[in-house]
Amino acid sequence: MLFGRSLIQRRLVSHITSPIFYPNAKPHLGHLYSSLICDVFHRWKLLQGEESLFTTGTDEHGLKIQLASEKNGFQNPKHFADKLYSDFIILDKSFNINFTRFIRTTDADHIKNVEKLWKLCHERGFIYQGEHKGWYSVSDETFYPESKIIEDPVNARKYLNTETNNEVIYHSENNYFFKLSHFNDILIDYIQSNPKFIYPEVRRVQVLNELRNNRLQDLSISRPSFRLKWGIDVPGDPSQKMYVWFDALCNYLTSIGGIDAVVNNEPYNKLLHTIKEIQSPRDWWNNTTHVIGKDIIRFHTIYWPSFLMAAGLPLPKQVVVHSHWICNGTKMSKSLGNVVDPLLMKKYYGSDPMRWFLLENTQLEEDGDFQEDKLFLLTEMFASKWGNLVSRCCSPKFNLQRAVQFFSNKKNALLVNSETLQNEADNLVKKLGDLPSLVDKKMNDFQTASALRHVWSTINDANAFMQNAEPWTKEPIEQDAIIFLCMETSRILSILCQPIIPDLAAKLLDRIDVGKEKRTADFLRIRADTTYGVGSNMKGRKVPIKRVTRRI
Ligand SMILES: Nc1ncnc2c1ncn2[C@@H]1O[C@H](COP(=O)(O)OP(=O)(O)OP(=O)(O)O)[C@@H](O)[C@H]1O
Repeated sequence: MLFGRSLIQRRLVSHITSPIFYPNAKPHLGHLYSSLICDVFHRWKLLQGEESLFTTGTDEHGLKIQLASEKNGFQNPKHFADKLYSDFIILDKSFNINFTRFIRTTDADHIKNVEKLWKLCHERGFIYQGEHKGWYSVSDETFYPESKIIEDPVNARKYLNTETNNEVIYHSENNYFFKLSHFNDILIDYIQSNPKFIYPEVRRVQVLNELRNNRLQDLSISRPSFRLKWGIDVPGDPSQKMYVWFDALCNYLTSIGGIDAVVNNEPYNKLLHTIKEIQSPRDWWNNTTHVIGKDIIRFHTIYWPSFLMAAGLPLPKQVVVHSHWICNGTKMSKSLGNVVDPLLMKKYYGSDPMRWFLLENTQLEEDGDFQEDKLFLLTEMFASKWGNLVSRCCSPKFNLQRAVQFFSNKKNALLVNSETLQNEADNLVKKLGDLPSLVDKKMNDFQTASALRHVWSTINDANAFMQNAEPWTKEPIEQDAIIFLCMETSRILSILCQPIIPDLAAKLLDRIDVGKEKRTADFLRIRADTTYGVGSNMKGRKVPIKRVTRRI
C-alpha cells in the first residue's frame, strides 16, 4: 500500500440508462434517439476496455397504459403491455441497440424493489397521508400547481398546464404524500456543489431557477385503487396504488440489482447477459448516468434525487438531458402522432446511416428537425468519400499487404516525393495521432456531433491526399506510402466509429482484412496493426459501402 492507496487499480465501470418508455403505442424516432445516445456511450466505454452496463426498458403501469389498454379492447393491461413492449425490443434490435438489460416495471424484482423504496421513505418519515386537490393531467399523470395552469386558447371550457401543454382537470382525492418541500434547498445545494450532476449547463440553470422561483410543494404519490387499477399496491394499503413515477424511476436501481444490492454492496449475479456478476453494485450506482429527454427533467432532477435522499440512498452520477426531435414545429410524440417511423427509414437507408444521422444532426442543447433529404445525402457521402477511398486503395493496381508490411515498421519513414505532399502526409499523421483522445473527450461529454465533424474532416484530408498524390502514377515504394497512409486513416477511423456505425465499420475493416482481435482501442495508433491488408487487392472483392437510391 502507498499511503492507503491500493496498488491494485480499480476497474473503471459505467452504467448508462435510457428512460423507460410507455408502451402505449409504437415507438418512434425520439425513443430511438435516447437509446442510441446510451448505446454509443456504452459501446465507447467497452471499446476503451472499461466495464459498462446499459439498461433500458418499458414503464408499464399507470393510468395511461390502463386507458390505452381499455381503448384497444384488452381486459388486462399486462396483456396489452406484453404485446407492445416487444415493439421497443424490435426497434432496439433493428438498430443494434446493445442493451445489457431490458427492464419492464412489471418484472417481479422491480416490484419488490419499489416496495422497498416506499418502505424506506415511509420509515424515515417522508411519506404521510392527506387530501389532495388540484389540477391533474391524465396524460402526464401528474398534478400541476395553480401557477402553471392556463385556459385553453382554442376551447374556453378546457384548461392546460404550461409545462407540457396537456389538458388538466380539477380533482380531489385522499392519498399519500411525499415531503418533497423538505428537499427544495437541499437540492439547490446539491446541484450547486455538483456542477456536472445535471448536464448540459443550460439544463442545470433551468432546474436551479425552477427550485428558486417555484418552491417545491409536497407531492401526491398514490392514487385510489378504484381509479388507478393498474399499478403497484401501496405496502400495507391496497386501497391505494403507487404514483407511476415513484414506481418507474426506481427501475434504474432495480436494473443493477436493487436497493439491497447497492446498500450492502454485495456481488449481484442474477440478471445480466454480458457480465456474469456485478462485483460492487454501489460502484456501478455511483457511476450511473441517466439519459433523458428534456420533457422529463423534473422527474429525474427533482423527484428522483429527493426520493433517493429520503430513503437514505446515494445519488447517481449524472443526468444528461437531450432536446427533442421536432416535426412541424412540435415535439414528435406518440400522442400527437406526428412521428417518423425509424423502421421505415431503416428499410431505405440502413441502420448505421440512421444512427450517424441522428447523432450528427443534433446536439444536446438544441432540438433537431428531421430532414430525410439530409439522410440520403449522408448515404452518398459514405459511399463517395469513405467507401470510395477504401475501394481505390484496394484496387488490384496496388498492394496493401506489401505497404503494411513495410511501413508498419517504424524505421521506414513515410516519404513522398514532393514537399507539398509531404506536408499533407505529415498533417494527416498528426491528425490521426490526436484524434483518439479528442474523440474520447467528445464522447464522454456527449458531443458526438462534434466528434463526427472531426471524423469527416480526416476522411476529407485523406481523400484530398490520395487525389493530389496520384499513387497510380508513382513508383511502388511511394505508391505504398500513399495507400498505407490512406488505409491507416480508414482503419483508425473505422475502429473509432464502431460504437456509432457497428455494421459499416465492420464492413470497412473486413474489406482491408483487419483481424477481429485488432479492432480495440489498443490499435488506434498509426502503425499499431502490422498484419492487415492480406488479399485486400484481389480482384472481384465487394465494395464496402453500396449506394442507395433516393426515396423522395
Ligand atoms: N420527439 C422526441 N425527441 C427526442 N426524444 C424523445 C421524443 N419523444 C420521446 N422521446 C424520448 O422518450 C422519452 C419519453 O417517452 P414517451 O414514451 O413519453 O414518448 P412520447 O412520444 O412523448 O409519448 P407520449 O406522446 O405518449 O407522451 C423522452 O424523455 C425522450 O427520452
